[in-house]
Amino acid sequence: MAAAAAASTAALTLRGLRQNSRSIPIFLSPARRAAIPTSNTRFLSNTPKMTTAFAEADAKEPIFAAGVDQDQFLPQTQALLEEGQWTLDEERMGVTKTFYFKTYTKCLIIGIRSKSKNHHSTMTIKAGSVQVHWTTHHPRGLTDKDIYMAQYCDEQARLIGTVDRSEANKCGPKTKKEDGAGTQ
Ligand SMILES: C[C@H](O)[C@H](O)[C@H]1CNC2=NC(N)=NC(=O)C2=N1
Repeated sequence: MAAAAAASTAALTLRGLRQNSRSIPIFLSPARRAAIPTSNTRFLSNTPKMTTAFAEADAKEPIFAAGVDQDQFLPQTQALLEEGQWTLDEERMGVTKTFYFKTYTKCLIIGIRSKSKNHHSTMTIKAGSVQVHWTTHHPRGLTDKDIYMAQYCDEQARLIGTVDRSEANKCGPKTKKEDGAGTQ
């Protein structure tokens, strides 16, 4: 009797898996869950198609450092990546973004303000842009500090006033148009 009940539960679970991708158990990462077709196709994780889809999904997942609460920080990381124009670095252990400003001083201010948090980004500061990269070396991977600092940079950049890339400060002599001399 117990065996029959177990078999029936297993069959029900399987049917649920096949009918609705949202019922896929929690051991699948969000990216893998998203890779499963929502149509009523049979879900078989070991088919070549799904193996490829899972590999592609994994390639977009951030890699967190040991000890990071992923339930808390994955949604925040995804918000940075999907809405905040941050991108994952090649190793998927850091996030990068370029901010554009009208002046070189404004680019420098981003660097100085983020220094105050005792976490240090790699920055490439140019005449009208600053490229910021946050990652954690010990423990290796993405941590709450990186996420917090990326959010902090967004906030500071907004306060300082970013511009479109086309309007950013440029090196070298100004064109007539930029000088206003060419306008009628
Ligand atoms: C001792 C000191 O707190 C550590 O070396 C901090 C300093 N700033 C840091 N900055 C970054 N980006 N990653 C780190 O792992 C790191 N570690």
